[in-house]
Amino acid sequence: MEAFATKVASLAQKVAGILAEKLGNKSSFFQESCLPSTIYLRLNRYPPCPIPLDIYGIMPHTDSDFITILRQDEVGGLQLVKDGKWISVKPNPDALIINIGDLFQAWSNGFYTSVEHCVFTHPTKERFSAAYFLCPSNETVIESCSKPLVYTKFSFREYRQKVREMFNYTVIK
Ligand SMILES: O=C(O)CCC(=O)C(=O)O
Ligand SMILES: [Fe+2]
Repeated sequence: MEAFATKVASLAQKVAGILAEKLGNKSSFFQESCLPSTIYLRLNRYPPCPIPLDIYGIMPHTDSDFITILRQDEVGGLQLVKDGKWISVKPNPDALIINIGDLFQAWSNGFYTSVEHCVFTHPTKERFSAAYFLCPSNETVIESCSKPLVYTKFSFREYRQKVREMFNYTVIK
């Protein structure tokens, strides 16, 4: 996990920078607000599920970050919404998947869209994935980089709180 984090950290910054530049914004915002102490890493394990129905390993959701870099194994099961339709992402352990998260959608004033995705379990195989979430500190204020504003500004703490309320879970921290 540590090696994965080290490798993708600079990639995440580079991608965020390129996406910001495309908006005409050469902001050092991501370097200043997303530090090694504020990013998140998650190792996901999906046990096999032999029930003969499609069972979610992760329910449909969007990520509450700027961008997510994901590595999946060869089992498959990841789906995402493209042009209003759910499509399967071909599993390729040699490739990284980069998803836009909610914060980038707000920061870009809706220019980029946070991607809805989910994972279905496999009937016989265990699946693993590793996810790197480019997140700022809780105090960071997310303000759209262009006008007229589609979103009012908010702090990451406020946003996380809202997401927690929506999914009705608590985090011990
Ligand atoms: O396991 C995957 O491919 C996706 C994981 C995911 O969406 C997440 O951890 O937020
Ligand atoms: Fe996700």
